[in-house]
Formats: sequence, structure tokens, C-alpha cells
Amino acid sequence: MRLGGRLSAAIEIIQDIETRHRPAADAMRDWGLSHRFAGSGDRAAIGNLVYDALRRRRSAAWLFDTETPRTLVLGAYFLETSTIPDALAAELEGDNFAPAPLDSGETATVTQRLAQPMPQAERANFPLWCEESLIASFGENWAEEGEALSARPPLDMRVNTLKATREKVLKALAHTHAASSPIAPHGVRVPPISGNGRHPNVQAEPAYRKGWFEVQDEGSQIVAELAGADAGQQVLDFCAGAGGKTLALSARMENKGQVFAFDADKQRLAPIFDRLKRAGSRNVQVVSRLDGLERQIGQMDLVLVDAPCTGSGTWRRRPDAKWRLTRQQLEARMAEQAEILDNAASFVRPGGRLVYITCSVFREENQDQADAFLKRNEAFSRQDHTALWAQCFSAPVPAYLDAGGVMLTPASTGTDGFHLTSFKRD
Ligand SMILES: C[S@@+](CC[C@H](N)C(=O)[O-])C[C@H]1O[C@@H](n2cnc3c(N)ncnc32)[C@H](O)[C@@H]1O
Repeated sequence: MRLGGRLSAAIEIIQDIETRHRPAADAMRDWGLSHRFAGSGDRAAIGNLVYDALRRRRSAAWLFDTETPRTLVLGAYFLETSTIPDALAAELEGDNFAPAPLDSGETATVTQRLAQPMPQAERANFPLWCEESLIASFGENWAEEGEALSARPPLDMRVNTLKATREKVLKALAHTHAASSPIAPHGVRVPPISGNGRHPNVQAEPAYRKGWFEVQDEGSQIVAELAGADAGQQVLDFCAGAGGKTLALSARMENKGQVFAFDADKQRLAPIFDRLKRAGSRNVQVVSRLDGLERQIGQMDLVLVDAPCTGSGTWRRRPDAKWRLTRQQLEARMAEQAEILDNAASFVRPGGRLVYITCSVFREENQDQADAFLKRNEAFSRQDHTALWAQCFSAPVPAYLDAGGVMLTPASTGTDGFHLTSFKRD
């Protein structure tokens, strides 16, 4: 396929996402099934066009001064490739599958806007309804943070120290141009996709099958490390899901002690069994019913709450979710988080710790939630997060670390957005 056909395909897919309110991955898959002639290079290029348009939606719409699937795809293409309208028109000439060319008014608007600084709100690409909340989270850096949350993400992996070393994994993945991650001690990173490419399918690698590494964002690795599970401890992972953090905790504990992996949703827990096996994690007990944890009440050295949240910290990877999120959903997550935190706290032994994590950058889900928890639970107090950081990493303390907790962001730490608060029980 030539560029014109790829742009048209991306426009068709965005139209489908918008009109049928469906996840981008589903729309992409359906398009692939009904266009079997498209090769893997075409699919990768179309995927990039679709995801770029979703990530940079407000910027792209501003370029054209109007928002349609066509202006989103073309606008994001101009921004991502630093192309100007005349150059695109020349490239698409004679391409019968290309979308409608820019008319003279569009050409003038886009050309003029590409030459002027973009207003902060359009750079930030936040949905209008939550702009104020995110300004409260980031302060004066809000536009820079939003811009970084709208960029293409890297592919991060965590070396499974139960089976391999970073050197071994880097050697096995040398052909992917993977390098050591900047902060996480066991992290390996393939940089963001440039141009039309796609990330390597690292899960097809023999090293993955042998359990030498897991795909895990560096932010997720950092918060799992900060949770500070030590060998021999009794640990409860209260929202274990598919086990991303559980596996990291188990490796950090060198298979010594016990991790109880619980999730209220059995379906979400299901993949954990295969993952534990592949990783060689032998100190994890999976618990799918809350009453299966009765004997752990008041006994745990560490309880991890990797809470259900808006996922706003992962908008680089799931940009369609950014535009679907509503204030009602944010409020529903906040109510769940408060209830989960109170339940999870009952498992912490005196002198033990409760670590609260979200992959959100909303203050309401992070500092505010932690403040409210402390008001309801006087036996707990916040730990010193600067000291925690220094115990785990040689990298400098990140920009958003204070008495309230640690926030990681694409702009400040080069990771997905995460927030962690560590509490100690008297
Ligand atoms: C952010 S995800 C966990 C991700 C997982 N820890 C990982 O690292 O892969 C949040 C999880 O909380 C679970 N959850 C939701 N409500 C819960 C509750 N009341 N008690 C325990 N888990 C709950 C969800 O099913 C979901 O799997």
C-alpha cells in the first residue's frame, strides 16, 4: 500500500472507533480481518497513524480548526512527521486510494498553524473535562506533561532475576537494539517506534519463553521495587490482576517467604498461573476468594494495593481510553479505591506496611485518596519517600516526590504515569 491508502485506512478505523464507541485494538483487528491483502508493514504503519491521531487528538484538530476522523489522522501525520501540506499534496498526487486532498482554505490554515506556537491546552491533549484536575496534579508543568503523555511509548521489559541477568537478556535481545533502562535496576528498554515501524515481538523470543524477562513498563517496575518486599517476608498483593507486580515481588524476594496473590476478579487472575510457571516463581499462593485470606488478617509484613484506577498514566499506550474516560468513571474508581484500601489495611501486622499504587496521574486518585485514608485509619502514617527512593535507586530523586508520595510521569521519569504512597502501621 502507498501512503494514501494507509491514511484512508486509518481514517476509516478512527471513524469506526468514534461511531461504534469501541476500543482501538478491536477496530484495528476487524479492519485487518476484512483487508487480508494488507501486509504486516501496512498494518504497522496504519496502526501508528491511528494511535498517533488518538494520542494527539486536540493538537491535530487545532491544526485544521475542525475535528473529523480525516483531520485527526492528517493533522497527527503533519505533526509526527514534520511534513507540510504542499509536500503531502505532492506525495499523494495520482494516488487513487488517498483521502480527499486539503482544499485551499485547509492548506492555508494548516500551513499557518504549523508555523506558530501551539496553545498549551492543545499541546497537552487532555480531555476538556479533566484539564483542571490535571493542572492541579502537575502545576506549571501541565502542558509539558500532557505532551509527553501524548507521545509514542518505549517497550520496556523486566529481567527475571530468578532465571537470568540483565547482561544475558541484553545479549539475547541484541538484534532488537534493547538497552538498559535508565532507572529500574533490572529494566531493559527498546526505544519508542520511529516512523512506520513496529516494536519487535519480544514475546516470541526463546528468552521470553524461558522466563528470562517479562514485558513491564519501567514505571511499574519502579513502584514494585519501591514496595520493598524483602526475602522471607509475608506479603499480600491485594489487587494482583494478571500478576505483573506479583512476579516482580517474588523475584525481589528471591523465592523466599510468601506472596499471597489475590484479586476480586477470577478472570483477571487467570493468566497468573502460566506466568508464575514460566518465571519459576515458587513462593506465590494464588487466592481467588476473600474468605481464603482469613488467616492473613493482621499478619502481613507488606500489603500491596495496586488499585483499579482510571489508567490515566498509561494514555500513551491506550490513547482511546483517554477520550472515553468520564468524571463519573473517575468518581467510581475513587469510591472503589477507598473501600479497597480500608479492606487491605486490615491485613497489615503492627509495624508492617501498606503500599498504595495507581497508574493514574489524577491527584484525586493519589494524594487525595491517601490523605482521606489516613484520616479514616489513625494507626497508619506516611513513610519518608525520599529515603525509600534512595534505598532502591542510584538515579536522582524524581521531580514529583514529596512527603505525599512519589509520582512518575513520561516527562519527568520517562515512564508511564504511576503514583505510590507507602504507609506504616504503628
Ligand atoms: C491495576 S489492576 C492490577 C494490575 C496488577 N497488579 C499488575 O501489576 O498486573 C487492578 C486490579 O484490581 C482488581 N480489583 C478491583 N476491585 C477489587 C477489590 N475490591 N478487591 C481486590 N481486587 C480488586 C481488578 O480486578 C484488577 O485486576
